[in-house]
Amino acid sequence: MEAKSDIGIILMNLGSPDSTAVPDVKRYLNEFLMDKRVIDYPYLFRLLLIKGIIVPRRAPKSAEAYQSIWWPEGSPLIVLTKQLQNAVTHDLDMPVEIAMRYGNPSQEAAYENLLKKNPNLKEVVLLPLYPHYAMSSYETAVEHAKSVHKKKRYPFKLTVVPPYYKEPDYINALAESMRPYVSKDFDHLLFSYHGVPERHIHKGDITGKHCLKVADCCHVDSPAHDFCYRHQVHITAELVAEKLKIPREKWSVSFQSRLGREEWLKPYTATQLEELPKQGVKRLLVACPAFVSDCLETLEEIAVEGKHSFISSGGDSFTMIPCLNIHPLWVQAIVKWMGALQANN
Ligand SMILES: C=CC1=C(C)c2cc3[nH]c(cc4nc(cc5[nH]c(cc1n2)c(C)c5CCC(=O)O)C(CCC(=O)O)=C4C)c(C)c3C=C
Ligand SMILES: [Fe+2]
Ligand SMILES: [Fe+2]
Repeated sequence: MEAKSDIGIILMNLGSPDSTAVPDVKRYLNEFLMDKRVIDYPYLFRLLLIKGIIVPRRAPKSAEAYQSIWWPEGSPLIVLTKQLQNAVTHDLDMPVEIAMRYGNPSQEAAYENLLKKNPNLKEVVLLPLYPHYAMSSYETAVEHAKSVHKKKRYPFKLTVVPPYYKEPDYINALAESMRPYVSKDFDHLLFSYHGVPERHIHKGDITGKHCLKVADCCHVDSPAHDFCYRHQVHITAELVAEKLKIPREKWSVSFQSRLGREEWLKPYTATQLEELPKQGVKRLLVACPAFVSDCLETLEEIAVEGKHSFISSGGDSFTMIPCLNIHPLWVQAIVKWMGALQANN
């Protein structure tokens, strides 16, 4: 049935290579890592570093990792984003498309598909599938969507959903998706977030004097928090732990997926997985709320590599809690947010 709404929705995620073949992985990594908001070095230096050194070295290893998690229908991240699209479409009388920041389906294809579904479209609402603001995730996705919208002079207005890291509906969905896991016995819950270079945190500090400069900066009020990934991920973890009534000493935050030699946000997940068994943690739960959909970084880096590291360091059991994916409360939250936008129009 053709949707009647004047509003269209785009669920925007990071993206994956088109296949696990090395040339496709190379093309994807080149596009991803040449993004000036991901690797923010001067253009010529970035070009030499990415195309000359990092991608040729990384692509074969990355392709192997992708092969180990690929599903018959394709990349888990893309398949899960499409499943979310279907679930949201089912409950909402609005056309819903998906777009990837890198690779396919592109932002332009998403806009065109929405226009095909409704040539009189008045507004497109972009929901970045990143709950937290980071220059290398939320910001680049939004800026890309805006620039395609402007370049193609589309007739509809573009509205962007702000980071929802502390929105009650999001926190409730995340906490309830984790509840079955924390209801069983465990020693420790690790919130492992995708890391970013500390330099990105300094760069995003609009006050120039708060983030990683003031003692306990994430808990001292500041306008910097609106753009601070570190602050936002800590708040998500605190709100979820509070909702699930997990005592403070039974959970912690760490950062994964470091690339290169720069200092990234600490503590590193890789270090924590080796240290926790030495501190008596034998049964570990790991949640990865930087990702809305399971992906390479959860299914391989955490569920396979991370588990191996924890167990071989003396841990007994390691459980990765799935991302929100298509959890009914998450679908319900999106439907509620989008429905409210429609009602206000
Ligand atoms: C400088 C490098 C990187 C930064 C900064 C970065 C930030 C960042 N990334 C995500 C989400 C995802 N990243 C994923 C894969 C991935 N990330 C990087 C590098 C940086 N990310 C690389 C090189 C890769 C590719 C895989 C690899 O070779 O390791 C993914 C998974 C994609 C998939 O297809 O499954 C996601 C999702 C966030 C949220 C973020 C900043 C907060
Ligand atoms: Fe990443
Ligand atoms: Fe901060």
